[in-house]
Amino acid sequence: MTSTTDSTRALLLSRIRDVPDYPKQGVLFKDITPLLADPTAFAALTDTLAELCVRHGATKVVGLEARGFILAAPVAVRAGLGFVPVRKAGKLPGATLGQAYDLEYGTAEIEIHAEDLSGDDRIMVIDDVLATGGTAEASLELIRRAGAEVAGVAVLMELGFLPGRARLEQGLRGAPLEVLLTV
Ligand SMILES: O=P(O)(O)OC[C@H]1O[C@H](OP(=O)(O)OP(=O)(O)O)[C@H](O)[C@@H]1O
Ligand SMILES: Nc1ncnc2[nH]cnc12
Repeated sequence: MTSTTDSTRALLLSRIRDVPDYPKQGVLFKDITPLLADPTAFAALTDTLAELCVRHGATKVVGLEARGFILAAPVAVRAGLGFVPVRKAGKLPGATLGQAYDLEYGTAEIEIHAEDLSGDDRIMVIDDVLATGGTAEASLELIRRAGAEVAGVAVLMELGFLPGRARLEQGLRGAPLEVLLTV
């Protein structure tokens, strides 16, 4: 559990916009751009996530392209930790490790620079949304294949109507899943 206050949660929730049928019919898209445009809400979110990174003993923060970057980069700076990007396939110039996965509305492959993580690292993965859990699960696989330990996964929101938590549970191997909002 996080120490996020009810008022912080209410503020964050009030800045998430529901967009029905985007990007496909039947998907309820949770749009964080109103939250990002509100400096008070954005600071509350990054402060909360940074505190979780410190509490769980992370040595680096991994952000998941693309929305995860927007959150994870300021969190890493706030927590005094390095930032490591997990990118969609084909975007990183160095030697990469790759992992394919399924999304709520498609399939994708993500990659990491293997040299960005070491055996001494404990990694906190940060993203905006946990939906089916495919992206986060694939990132945990990459982190372990790169030789690092998983400190946890922290997301702004979990889509409670999808089985992301159950899917991720095995991949977490006991590491914490921190969810600020269940929507
Ligand atoms: O739990 P999952 O079903 O894997 O879905 C969650 C992921 O989906 C979204 O990213 P998306 O791939 O749409 O890319 P974006 O951040 O570039 O918009 C979101 O930002 C998460 O990374
Ligand atoms: N419903 C949704 N809203 C926002 N981001 C998502 N990523 C996967 N599913 C999503």
